[in-house]
Formats: sequence, structure tokens, C-alpha cells
Amino acid sequence: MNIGLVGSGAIGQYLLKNINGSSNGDLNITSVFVRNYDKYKHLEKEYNVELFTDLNEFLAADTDIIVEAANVETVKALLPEIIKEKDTMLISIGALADEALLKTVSGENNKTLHLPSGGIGGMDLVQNARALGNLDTVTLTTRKPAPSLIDEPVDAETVVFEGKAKDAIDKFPKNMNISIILSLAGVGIDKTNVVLIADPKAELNKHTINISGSFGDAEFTISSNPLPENPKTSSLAALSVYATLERLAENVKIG
Ligand SMILES: NC(=O)C1=CN([C@@H]2O[C@H](COP(=O)(O)OP(=O)(O)OC[C@H]3O[C@@H](n4cnc5c(N)ncnc54)[C@H](OP(=O)(O)O)[C@@H]3O)[C@@H](O)[C@H]2O)C=CC1
Ligand SMILES: O=C([O-])CC(=O)C(=O)O
Repeated sequence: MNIGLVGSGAIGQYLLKNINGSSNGDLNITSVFVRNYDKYKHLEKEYNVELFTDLNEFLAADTDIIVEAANVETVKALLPEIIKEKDTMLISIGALADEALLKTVSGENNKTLHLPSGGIGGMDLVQNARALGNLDTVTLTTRKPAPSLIDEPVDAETVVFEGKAKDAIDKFPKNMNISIILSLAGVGIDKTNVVLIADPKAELNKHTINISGSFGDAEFTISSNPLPENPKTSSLAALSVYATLERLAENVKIG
């Protein structure tokens, strides 16, 4: 499978290293879309990829899927064009809090949009629980090392946001993409509760999800190492893109 990558930061380079940098079955990143050619031209030789700065040329290249690992703004700007041409996988899922964009990309003539579970998991469970409309409450509590969330130092753990997912992603677009995948799987951006805690003692990104409905209730916690290249981002987020790509080719589907 030929992959076109948008964004070459912590997640993008993790994918390049683990897909092109190892002898890896069917996956191959062949094209990379960047906004600054000089900054990333070293990737061409390092990973045997072609760099593009023109979106039309990038989309015309021989790729089976586009994988985005850039940011929410880039998704808002580029996704409507990309999804007309190619199956696409997003990690900056927060862009889909924009209901007009979500409607545009869900259009009939579009290609398939894949949304990995990113820094969290259990999205199968959440979707099962809401299947007959009987999911009542969903709450995400995220605790991260304080510098990932706020610039000013704090001595004690501090709640920096408490409210609904639609406002969480507006205030923390680099940390709250998970609140939007959880909303899409569950009860929507207006009903999904979010608590965000900056913890000066934390070393891991810790996400606890509580749901309740007619099935019963569930609570699960993910503690993930931050990626060294971007500590805001959990290593599980990069793994989730990689593993979702691998699963595309499988004909036994789990979950
Ligand atoms: N869904 C989830 O669970 C999670 C989502 N994320 C999200 O994933 C995204 C990527 O994360 P991460 O790799 O850590 O971020 P980084 O900041 O490390 O990398 C972002 C990359 O995107 C590039 N980029 C930005 N704008 C554009 C553009 N217009 N065109 C092409 N490339 C662009 C940047 O290039 P440049 O050097 O030019 O700025 C950089 O290479 C972020 O939005 C992050 O918030 C992260 C963790 C979990
Ligand atoms: O990786 C994480 O822990 C979550 C994250 O940054 C996001 O959802 O934007």
C-alpha cells in the first residue's frame, strides 16, 4: 500500500521510521506533503520518499491512502480537497468538531475517512454501548505533565479546563483531539464531558474514560509515554495510526 503523508513532525517521523525505515510488509510511505521544503528535504534520501509542496501534485501521485499527521488547521484547510480524491486517515480529529466540515467529508461521493483512536482506546466499546441509543454519560479526564498544557509553572495539580468537548478542542487543539474521537464514537461534542488537569508531578499522559448507559457502566484508564519529539503527543497516538494502517489489509476484523 502506497501512503501519502501530510506532516512530518513527531507522529510523521515515527511513521517514516517504523514503516520505511524497517523491512515492513505491504506498507510504504512514498509521498510527503510539507509546507517547508528545505526543512524536510533530508527525508527524501533518508526514507526514499518524494516531497511535495503543491497539493494537486501530491494528490496526483500514485498513492492508495493519505495519512494526516499535521494539525487541526491543516485538516480544516485541506481535507475537503483530499477526500474527494483519496481514502484518508486523520489524527488531528479535532477538526471534525466543525460540523460543516464533518458533513462535507461524510458526503456520498467522497472516499473513506479512517479515524484511529489515537491517544485513547476502547472506541469499539463506546460505539457498542451507544448502538441502540442507550448511552447516557461519557466523561474524559486527562492528566498531563503541566508544561504540555500551560506555559506558566504550577506547584500543584491544576484543573485547566472543565466543560464539554466542543470547547475543550477550541482551547487545547494540540491536546484534545481525543475528546473529539470520543464524542464521535459516543454522545457528541455537546454532551461529552471533559476535565483537563495540568500536573507538575506527572510524567505520563493519563486518560480516564467513564461511560454509563443501559448496558451498565465502564471505566478505563490509559497511561501512555509521551513521544520525546513532542511530549504533548502520546506514543499510543502514533502507534494507533501505524496499527490502523496495518489492519486495513487484514481480512479478519477484530472489534
Ligand atoms: N487523535 C489523537 O489522539 C491525537 C492527535 N494528535 C495530533 O496529531 C497531530 C500531529 O502531532 P505531532 O506529530 O505530535 O505534531 P508535531 O507538531 O510534532 O508535527 C506537526 C507536523 O505537521 C506539519 N505541518 C503543519 N502544518 C502543515 C501544513 N499546512 N502542511 C503540511 N505540513 C504541516 C509541521 O510542519 P512544520 O515544521 O512546517 O511546522 C510538522 O511537521 C497534531 O495535530 C496533534 O495535536 C496528537 C496526539 C493524539
Ligand atoms: O496524545 C494524547 O495524549 C492526546 C492528544 O495530544 C490529543 O488528543 O490531541
